[in-house]
Amino acid sequence: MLRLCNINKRFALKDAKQSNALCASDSRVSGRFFYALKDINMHCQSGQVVALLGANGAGKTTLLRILSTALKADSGEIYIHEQSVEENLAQYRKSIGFLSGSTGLYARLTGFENLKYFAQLYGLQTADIEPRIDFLVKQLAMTSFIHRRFDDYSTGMKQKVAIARAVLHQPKWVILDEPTTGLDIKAREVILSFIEKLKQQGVGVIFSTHDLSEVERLCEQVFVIDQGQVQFSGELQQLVAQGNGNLYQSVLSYMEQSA
Ligand SMILES: Nc1ncnc2c1ncn2[C@@H]1O[C@H](COP(=O)(O)OP(=O)(O)OP(=O)(O)O)[C@@H](O)[C@H]1O
Repeated sequence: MLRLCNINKRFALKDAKQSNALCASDSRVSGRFFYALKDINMHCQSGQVVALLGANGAGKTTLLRILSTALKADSGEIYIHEQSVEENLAQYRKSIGFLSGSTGLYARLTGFENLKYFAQLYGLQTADIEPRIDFLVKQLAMTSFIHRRFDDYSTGMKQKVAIARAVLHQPKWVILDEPTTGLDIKAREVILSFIEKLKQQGVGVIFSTHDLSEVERLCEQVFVIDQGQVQFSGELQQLVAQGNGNLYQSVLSYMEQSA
């Protein structure tokens, strides 16, 4: 179980001008700060697929970055199996994989070389590296391009390699920030069925998306976040029932609560 308790995050605004400009449109601005996340509480069951929904700017990426430890919360705690992440940081980082918006992969290397480099960085045994990469190349349908240079790749190809990198070390939790945004239907299908395979292997997946069909297909648990606050947390079926069978209407109603 992954548990977030009272997570808060604020960003310092650059100057009074930025503060005044934002102040008019966003109630999250106070003084020289933008309060991006307020008292976030989440429970995620191991092995489940969890969706994070919310409007643009709701705070999803900020929350996923905190979960991945790329960003530090101002206050609050994350627990994995009731152990504080803060006190077991190295162990926690081994147990998670994170796909962020920027790939962080090397343009001049091939996809294969990138994966080999990161596998070494993650400390995989030399003998295990190529079989693991081969396995992921097949699962993510990358055979036709994996030995080409990364800077020649399409968006979908880059995203597949970035996802493979995030799971090279076989983490127990995978955190994916909008894994299918901007992808064609074929690449999207490969990634969605890869998430299903992760689930079959008992890997927990937490991902953000704007596509409710992905949520209906993959998720057990859903969090709707609006203006930095959790408006709904619970099972997908519960959310669907609240909209009388219409997930879209239900999510929309939670996104409008703080409008
Ligand atoms: N470093 C920062 N400094 C100031 N404000 C920030 C910073 N990072 C994020 N924000 C603000 O925090 C809010 C939440 O951003 P975040 O990227 O988490 O939203 P999101 O829900 O992922 O949106 P989207 O769906 O568009 O990706 C936004 O209003 C954003 O401008």
